[in-house]
Amino acid sequence: MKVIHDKNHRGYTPFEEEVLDPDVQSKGDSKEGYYIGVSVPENDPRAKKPLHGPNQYPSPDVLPGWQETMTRYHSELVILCKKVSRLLALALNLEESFFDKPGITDDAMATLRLLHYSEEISDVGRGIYGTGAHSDYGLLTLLATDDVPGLQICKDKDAVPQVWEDVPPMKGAYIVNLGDMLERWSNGLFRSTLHRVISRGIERYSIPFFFDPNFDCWVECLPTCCSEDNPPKYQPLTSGEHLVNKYKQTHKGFVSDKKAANENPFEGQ
Ligand SMILES: O=C(O)CCC(=O)C(=O)O
Ligand SMILES: [Fe+2]
Repeated sequence: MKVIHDKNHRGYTPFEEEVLDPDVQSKGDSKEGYYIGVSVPENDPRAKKPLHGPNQYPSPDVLPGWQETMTRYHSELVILCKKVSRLLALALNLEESFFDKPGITDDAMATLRLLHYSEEISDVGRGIYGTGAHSDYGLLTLLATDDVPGLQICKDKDAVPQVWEDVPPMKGAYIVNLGDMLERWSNGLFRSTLHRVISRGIERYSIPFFFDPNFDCWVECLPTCCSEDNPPKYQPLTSGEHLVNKYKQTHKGFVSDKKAANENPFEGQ
């Protein structure tokens, strides 16, 4: 297949290529997907960084206008996520533009993913999931779904046993999930949403949009979220480091070393 996911992690990922909860799942997620990120030309110095590069698109003869539609949708979602990030900043007693500042989301790793779930019925007892339990990695995710149920959230990640609640599809609305980096920035005041997909035997489509900070952005406890009585709970890390680690843990075909990926492309996956 010509648009199989490449060294920049753009393009098609086959069924079961991703395993979002590897400790629990007996096989990969019963979904296939297509990654579209920020388009970085090969001759741009940023293209040397993991996860940066041009997008892959099927030929316009096969899907006329698709690239234009996806590019436009991606740009509109960046604008919308920036608006939501201003509300998050205000809620954290920061200046409204905090997350918009240079170095934070001016070169955001904003990724659209088109997902298609098969008819395989999930079976928690046997470790079979549409999407294994996880929280998203970045600042926030806007999730559009069709009208097939399946998404579940767990409001208290630390509860034993965990309690899972259905999130019913709502026409015309996005589901907003907060990500791990916002949890770290806010010292746990905002929790990243633990979620999973339980498939009930009906095909399902969803489109998450992951709005993740610049690759080199340091994510460390905000001054407004810690005090002497409430010291930072998490080690600082960079956005890129967190994303690369997560992709390594969950994508069978992900190679973080681009040179190695060039020598050993993901043939046959
Ligand atoms: O398909 C869904 O509703 C959720 C997908 C998801 O959680 C993800 O891709 O991170
Ligand atoms: Fe997710």
